Amino acid sequence: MLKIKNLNKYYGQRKVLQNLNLHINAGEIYGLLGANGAGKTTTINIICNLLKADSGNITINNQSVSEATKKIIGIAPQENLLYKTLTCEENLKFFADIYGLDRETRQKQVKETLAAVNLLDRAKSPVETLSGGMRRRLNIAVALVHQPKLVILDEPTTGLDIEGRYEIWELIRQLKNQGITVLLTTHLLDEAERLCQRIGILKNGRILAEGSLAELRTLIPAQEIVALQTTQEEQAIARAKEYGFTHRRYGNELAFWLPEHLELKEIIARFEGIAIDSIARQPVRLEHIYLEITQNNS
Ligand SMILES: Nc1ncnc2c1ncn2[C@@H]1O[C@H](COP(=O)(O)OP(=O)(O)OP(=O)(O)O)[C@@H](O)[C@H]1O
Repeated sequence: MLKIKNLNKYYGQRKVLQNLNLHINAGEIYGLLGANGAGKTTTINIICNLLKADSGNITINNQSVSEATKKIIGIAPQENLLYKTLTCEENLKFFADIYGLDRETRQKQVKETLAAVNLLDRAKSPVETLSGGMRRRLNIAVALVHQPKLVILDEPTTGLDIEGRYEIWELIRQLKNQGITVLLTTHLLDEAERLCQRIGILKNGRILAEGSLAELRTLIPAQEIVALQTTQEEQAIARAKEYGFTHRRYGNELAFWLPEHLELKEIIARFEGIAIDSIARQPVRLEHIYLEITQNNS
């Protein structure tokens, strides 16, 4: 659906995209992960033909990026793109006009899109009377009103409470069920883990790793991770080394990578003689993979 090859972009002397490569399959939710300043918005703006790359190639459904491909893309930017004094319906009509929808299609699409984002009962409400979560859903509706094949959601849940996030996640899943391809940027690793079929990890304008969660998991040689709380950390680390367990700190939590599955009592036996306050096993999560990849590649 979307293929990016060797994309480079400079702002002045500064190279912000460096031979960036990624591909998104039709019908999948692809998560583009990266810290602030990694180059996510720059990449999106180039995909949407709002910004020119210095070199490289992008195709969308085998067509080079152009004014024509703009029509098959819908974008919901980080900052809501809404007119606060206009109603939900008026906002959508305005954007439907920009996309050149005829009157009949416009009427149908405005109604159906409001229903899709669960705002039909607020059609006549001005945006300024909506909650943050509703505004965010309306912002996504703007991206959907012209029935795009690829929807780009730039940090769609940032700043929302947990219920607002759940509503947006449900909406994103519905888009996938309708066969729409979704490019999602996020800082939230649990969001990517729950929603995305494939993930790209971006740092300093380069994709460091790309694949499904199962594929990315193979980048860490661990079957599971054990977090340990102990007052005898040095002894625990030395003991773990004897058993071939790599140690890491996640925040201030001490953790060990287990190269093979072990029963809890077997793990506890490995640390015999060391005072353990608590021990918790967890699967290898995207958070662990992300930290490993981004911290080892500067
Ligand atoms: N118009 C511009 N002129 C100069 N530098 C820019 C411009 N826009 C972005 N940059 C720089 O390019 C780099 C990539 O920015 P970009 O906005 O693409 O990152 P991002 O991953 O989207 O970050 P965030 O998550 O904070 O939105 C950053 O270092 C940023 O400061």
